[in-house]
Amino acid sequence: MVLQDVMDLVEKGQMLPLMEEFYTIQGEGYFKGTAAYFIRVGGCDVGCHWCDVKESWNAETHPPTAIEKIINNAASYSDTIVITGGEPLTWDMGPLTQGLKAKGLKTHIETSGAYTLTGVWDWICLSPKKMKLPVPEVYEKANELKVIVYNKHDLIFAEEQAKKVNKDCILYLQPEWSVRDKVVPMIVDYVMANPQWKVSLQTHKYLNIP
Ligand SMILES: C[S@@+](CC[C@H](N)C(=O)[O-])C[C@H]1O[C@@H](n2cnc3c(N)ncnc32)[C@H](O)[C@@H]1O
Ligand SMILES: Nc1nc2[nH]cc(C(=O)O)c2c(=O)[nH]1
Ligand code: SF4
Ligand SMILES: [Mg+2]
Repeated sequence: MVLQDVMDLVEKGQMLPLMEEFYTIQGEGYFKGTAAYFIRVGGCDVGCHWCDVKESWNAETHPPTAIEKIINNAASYSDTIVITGGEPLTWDMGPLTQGLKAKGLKTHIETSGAYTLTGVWDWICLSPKKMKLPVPEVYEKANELKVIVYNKHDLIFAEEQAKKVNKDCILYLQPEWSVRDKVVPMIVDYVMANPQWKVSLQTHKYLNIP
């Protein structure tokens, strides 16, 4: 296929820069402990200094892949598909999620919410970032809010973000991995004093799985 055709298909969400796919246990948030197939789409320009998948950022290093191929493969592993990245909302998630839904699969997204919400979702995990705040429709539709805590100020940021989500949204504080020993005690005290929040850990990292 010529380059322009590939670019047009990516533009329409019919092809996506695919970084990796893996069947694992959802490590974080509401569905932690549950088997799911992960699709990691390349491309993100939010720029979190502690991001644990910086290799995802440059979309050009990940091969444009036809969504039919991604969908058929995912369906052979699990009935729950987590789309992550990179930032999945960099791209039009409509065609991919419609294809997954047509196969009867549950669609979950991990997103910063920084861009227009596209796609059909059974579950939206919003992890807002100070550098590029979420757009209003993601606050309205988020099922869980997962704020990463790197320092004390992130607890203030978490409360600001909690004011913007819908009333049913479940609230999580997740330690930034590299400073977990320092921030976990702070999160524990905070959740006991403010029990509307729950702790989320990156349990897959403790389990040594992807
Ligand atoms: C790599 S991001 C990809 C999806 C999307 N760009 C986002 O940030 O939500 C997946 C999840 O990992 C979280 N995360 C990334 N780096 C982390 C770290 N060093 N410690 C804890 N959580 C991290 C993000 O906040 C997000 O909830
Ligand atoms: N096991 C596992 N659970 C996860 N939950 C969110 C992840 C992500 O990177 O989006 C992730 C991940 O990378 N692995
Ligand atoms: S928004 Fe997500 S993928 Fe992008 S830099 Fe931040 S944590 Fe990494
Ligand atoms: Mg991860």
